[in-house]
This record gives sequence, C-alpha cells and structure tokens, in this order.
Amino acid sequence: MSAKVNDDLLTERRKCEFNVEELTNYLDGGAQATQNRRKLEDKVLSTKGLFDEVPEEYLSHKEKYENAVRKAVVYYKAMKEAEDPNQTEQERANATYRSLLHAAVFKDNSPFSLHLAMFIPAILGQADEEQKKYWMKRASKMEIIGTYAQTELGHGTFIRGLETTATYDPKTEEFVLHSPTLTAYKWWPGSLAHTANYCVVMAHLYINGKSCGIQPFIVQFRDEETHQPLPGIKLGEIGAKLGFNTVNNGFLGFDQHRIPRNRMLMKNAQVLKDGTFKRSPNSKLTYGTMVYVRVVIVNGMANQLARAVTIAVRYSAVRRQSELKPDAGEPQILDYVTQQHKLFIGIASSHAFTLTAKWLTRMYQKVTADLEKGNLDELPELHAIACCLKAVTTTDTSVLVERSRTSCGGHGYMLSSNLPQIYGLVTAACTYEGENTVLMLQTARSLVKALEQAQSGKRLSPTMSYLSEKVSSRLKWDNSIDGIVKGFRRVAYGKVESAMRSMRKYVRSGLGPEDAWNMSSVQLVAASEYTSISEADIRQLQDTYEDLLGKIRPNAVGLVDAFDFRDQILNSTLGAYDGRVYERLMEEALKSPLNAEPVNQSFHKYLKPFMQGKL
Ligand SMILES: CCCCC/C=C\C/C=C\C/C=C\C/C=C\C/C=C\C=C\C(=O)SCCNC(=O)CCNC(=O)[C@H](O)C(C)(C)COP(=O)(O)OP(=O)(O)OC[C@H]1O[C@@H](n2cnc3c(N)ncnc32)[C@H](O)[C@@H]1OP(=O)(O)O
Ligand SMILES: Cc1cc2nc3c(=O)[nH]c(=O)nc-3n(C[C@H](O)[C@H](O)[C@H](O)COP(=O)(O)OP(=O)(O)OC[C@H]3O[C@@H](n4cnc5c(N)ncnc54)[C@H](O)[C@@H]3O)c2cc1C
Repeated sequence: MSAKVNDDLLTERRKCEFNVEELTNYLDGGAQATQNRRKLEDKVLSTKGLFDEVPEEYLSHKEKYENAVRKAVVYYKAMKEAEDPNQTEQERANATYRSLLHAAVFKDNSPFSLHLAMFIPAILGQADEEQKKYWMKRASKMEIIGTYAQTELGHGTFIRGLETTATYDPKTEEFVLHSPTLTAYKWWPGSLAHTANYCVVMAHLYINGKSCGIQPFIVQFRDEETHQPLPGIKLGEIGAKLGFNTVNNGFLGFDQHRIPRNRMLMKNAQVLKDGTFKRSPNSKLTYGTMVYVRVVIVNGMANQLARAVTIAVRYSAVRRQSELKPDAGEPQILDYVTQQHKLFIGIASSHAFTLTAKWLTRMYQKVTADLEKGNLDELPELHAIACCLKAVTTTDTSVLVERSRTSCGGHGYMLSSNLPQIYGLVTAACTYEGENTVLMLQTARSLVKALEQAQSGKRLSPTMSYLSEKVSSRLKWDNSIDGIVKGFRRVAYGKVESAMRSMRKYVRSGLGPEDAWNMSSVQLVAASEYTSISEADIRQLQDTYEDLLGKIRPNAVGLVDAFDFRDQILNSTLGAYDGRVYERLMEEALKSPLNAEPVNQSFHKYLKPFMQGKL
C-alpha cells in the first residue's frame, strides 16, 4: 500500500492550472522521449545492488570509494543491458539528456565519470582515424578505464605553462614523459588515483630541443592485469574534498617514462618517425575536449538546478511555519513572497539553461562539422560563447542551489536532504573545465575585438551583433519582452564600450596593453556577464515581477513535478513526491550508526571519568 501523500501537496496538485505531463514531454523532446527515459530509468533502477544499505555519509573515506566502485560496475552493466538496440543514437541521447540516473546511485559522483565525460571525448576529438578505431573499441567496451590528465600541482589555468615534458627520441621512435619538478605532477584528474589505468596526458612536446607546444598523449600508467603502477610512474589520491569524494581524484608523476610514437594523439598535429613535426592548423584545436565539456556542463547545470528546486519547492509546500495573519494558523512557507522570490527564479533559470544548452549543443555540432571540413571560421566564437555560458550557468546554479538549501531552514542543512551534496557537485563546476573568471576574460577578449571590428564598419556574427547596433541612449523602455531584451542589449553594449574606453585611458596614461587589460579586467568580466537597467524602470519591472510571482504560486509544485525526477534520483528526505518529510527525516536519522545503542562507549571511556574529575 503506497504511503499517504501529504495533504498540502495534494491540494497543490489539484490547484495546478496546466497539464504537467505536457510540460514533461516538452522538456524531454516529446512524449516518446519521456516514455524512453522512464523505461530506461525503470530498467536500470530495478537492478539489485545499486543502492546503499548504510547511507554513504556514514562510511569512511576509503569505504565510500570502494562502495562507489562496486556500484559503478553494477550501474555500468545495468546501463548497457538497458540500452534498446532498436533505438537510434539520437533517441538514446534524448533518453539520457535529461536523465540524472547516475544521481540515484552516486550522491557524490562515480569513479567512472572521467572515462565517459572526458577520456572518450578526448579520443574522439584528438585521435586520428586509426587511433580512434583502436582506442574507441577498447574504451567503449570498458576493457580500459581512462581519465583526462591536464592540470598539474603548479598549473591549472595556464595550459601553456604546463611543465610535464614529452621528448621525442627518433632513435627508438618513442616519447619520454617526465615530471621535472613536484609542481609538474598531474594533480586533480578524476579516477586517476586507483580506478583508471590509462589517461590522455597533456604535455609539452620537445623535438631536438625545440618546443612544439602542448600535445595530447594516450598513456597507460597501470598494468592491465595486476593494476600495479608501471615503472617510472608515481600515483596517489589527492585527499578529501568539499565534494566529488568518490571520483577518486589523483596525482601522477612521470620519471623518464617511455611510450611509443603512436601514443601521441595525432588528429591535429603529427610527429613523423624521423622527428619531423607537422603543426596543427590551429594550436587551440588541442583544447577541443574542454570546449566540448563546457557545452555539456550547461545542460548538466540545468538538470542539477531542477533537482534542487524540486526538493525546495515541495518542502516549501509541506512546511508550515510562523504566522502571516493573527489566528489564521501557520501558513505554508511557500506563501511567503520572499520564499517565492528565492525559489521561482531557480525554476525559470533551469528552463532557461535547458533551452540554452540545446542551442549551444547545436552550435557546437555545426562548428565541429565545419572543423572536419577544415573550416575553422566559427571556432573563436564557439570558444567565446562556451566560456561565457559555462561560467554564467555554473555561477548562477551554485548561487541558486545554495539559496534552495538555505530556504529549507535546518533540514536543508541535513545531508539526508541531499541539497549540500548537490551544492558540492555544482560549485565544483565553477572551477573545473576552466575557472570562471578566466573563462569570462576569454569572452571579454572576443567582445573587445568584436567592438573594434564594429567601430571599423565590419559585419559581426549574430551573437555579437548587438555591438554594432547604434541604439540611442534615450531608448524608451517598455516592459514587453522585446523592450526588456532591447534594454539588455543596450546596456551590454555600454559595458563593453566602457571597458574599452577604460583600457584606452590606461594606455594613454603610459601603461602597456597587458597592464591596461589587467587594470580594466573587473569591467571586462562585467561586460561578459553583467547587465543592469536604469533606475526609473526598476520600479515598473519590480511591479511586473511581483505580479508574476503571484501568478506562478499556484503552479509551483506542478512546475517542479514536471521535471519528473523520481524519488531515487532526488535522493532527498525533503523532496519526495509524497511529501512525508518528517517520517523520512526520522527514518534516515535512525540509520546513523550512533543510534545503534542508547549509551555510546565514549561515556564510560571519557565522559564519566571526566565529569567525576578523574581525567
Ligand atoms: C564528472 C561528472 C560530474 C557531474 C557533476 C554534476 C553536474 C555537473 C554537470 C555536468 C558535468 C559534465 C561533465 C563534467 C566533466 C568533467 C568534470 C570533471 C573534471 C574536470 C576536468 C578539468 O577540469 S580538465 C582541465 C580544464 N582546464 C581548463 O579549462 C584550463 C583553462 N585554460 C585555458 O583554456 C587556456 O589556458 C586559456 C584559454 C585560458 C588561455 O590559453 P592560451 O593558450 O594561453 O591562449 P591565449 O590566452 O594566449 O590566447 C587566447 C586565444 O586563443 C583562443 N582560444 C583559447 N582557447 C581556445 C579554445 N579552447 N578553442 C579555440 N580558441 C581558443 C582565444 O579565442 C584567443 O584567440 P585570439 O588570440 O584570436 O583572441
Ligand atoms: C572537482 C574538480 C575536478 C577536477 N577534475 C580534473 C580532471 O579530471 N582533469 C584535470 O586535468 N583537471 C581537473 N580539475 C582541475 C581544474 O581544471 C583546475 O582546478 C582549474 O583549471 C583551475 O586551475 P587551478 O586550480 O590550478 O587554479 P589556478 O589556475 O591557479 O587559478 C587560481 C585562481 O587564480 C585566478 N586566476 C588564475 N589565472 C587568472 C587569469 N588569467 N586572470 C584572472 N585571474 C586568474 C583565479 O581567481 C583562479 O581561481 C578539477 C578540479 C576540480 C575542483
């Protein structure tokens, strides 16, 4: 007999003014895609051994990792078995696009995540056809497990400063990989410590003493039978982190480790047997894996944010607290306009990120297809847009997930709510795949170049075209969507122009271009993300905004129900569909090992002698 659904949630669902299933279908890309996703989730989540008897928060650091590897093997096999052979690649991608299936199994991510998220994309994007054929066969069948090893103890942002060397030896037709300093050790790659046995290493290539830039190499670092580190390889785990504690982030040092010439991934640049270096058409093509992942992250943020606001909105419909009017009983906290203000922006942002992710993915696919034909024209714009959207969506998602947590009071601080873990996952994305400030400055670099082109009369690409609109500064605001967009474009233009004026002022004062750039960098970051509108219009928009909050209020639970996250994926005492929050909080509390006995042994060992003055 299914548990009784909380009365308030029942009322909320009755009040909803739209068809929830229709919105779910829209988000999935159609009714069939919803059906495929649900079928995949049903199949995989019915697999034995996927869920923890003891909540993983009560395991040691080492037990958490070992348990995660156990689940990763079960989960991976279940996913493979659940794949419908009749489905097209596109249908399969649609079924997983919105599915957070892995989140039902790993609260803190899988030790296999880098294999799928970066090792395979790096092979697909950096290997030549022959290499791709060989390595994809082994990697896609999980005969080998890989990661992406770029960041070092001493360098993450500045790729051209990476210290790991790959020196070509034409006599043996090998590369010698070496970590000349402690800071050259690869540091951070997920799965590197104890899980993977191969990695794509980004290293500084030298031939006959000449630098040939940063190149990708596929390197085996553990024996495939014994899993022992190979000779000349130093390996380990980097330690406990804010989150990602089952991703097995590690360090790796090379001591004159030799690999065959065909281990350099040679799609873009090549090294011939005699050591001849054939340059890439564009040295930044080596950075291609990061562009791909930045695009994936935008969609990932949409899904994680949707999960957090689902938990917080359902909890806010169930939780009653304080007094809005005397003798009217305690209201649902969702009736406080401040609570609506905190949470509804999160719902809207998740939808906005989903649509943006779809647009960016299409742009990525078009530019990648052009690259295959040797047309690199739109690569700089893709890079600039991917940098900006990755930085903006991860920053906003981190803020909005934290706001979802704090809007749930003390219970939001419980690990059993899952909000702290979701925050740990999303806030990491502000750093990995390019720290956000650094990426925003890359976008700013493109904006400044585009404004200079606009001012010299050149045509701009569609995404930068607002920089050539000589919009009158006396733009009449109206609060139609069109009016608001025009306002944003006008202000965005002004921000770029102001940053550029600032740089020119510094150059006139005698600073070099680099120092002028650095002095203006706060404005440059703002130009990439920040837009604001003039005072008089704030009031008009504020009224519109508050009116909108009231319109959304009766549909809030319906809007988060439409994300269609099953309870295992929410993994939350506060967000379950039935709203039985208090029973679930107590059920989870009783799983704490400390509740196994009424008096803990520390009383007899320490407390009692201490309180009796005997310690
Ligand atoms: C793992 C699953 C987690 C799930 C968690 C849940 C939610 C999250 C949701 C989704 C997650 C999905 C996947 C997650 C996957 C992985 C996460 C885990 C692992 C993380 C891995 C990593 O972090 S890998 C390492 C990432 N590191 C970086 O990104 C380094 C950043 N630095 C750089 O990119 C560069 O150093 C630089 C761009 C800042 C500067 O480069 P440099 O060579 O010095 O260039 P210059 O500044 O001198 O010149 C710039 C010119 O070059 C052009 N350009 C730069 N980059 C590119 C590029 N990539 N493509 C094309 N063009 C580029 C730029 O346009 C300039 O051109 P102009 O000179 O013409 O102006
Ligand atoms: C959870 C997690 C997982 C990761 N997984 C991987 C992985 O699998 N593989 C991998 O290779 N790496 C991985 N990384 C590493 C990640 O890519 C780096 O942490 C990131 O690139 C930032 O580099 P850094 O940590 O060396 O910081 P730094 O580059 O030292 O930057 C530190 C700070 O300096 C400032 N700064 C630096 N450069 C500039 C600039 N040009 N302009 C203005 N300010 C600047 C910024 O404030 C920045 O936050 C992971 C990181 C995390 C947190």
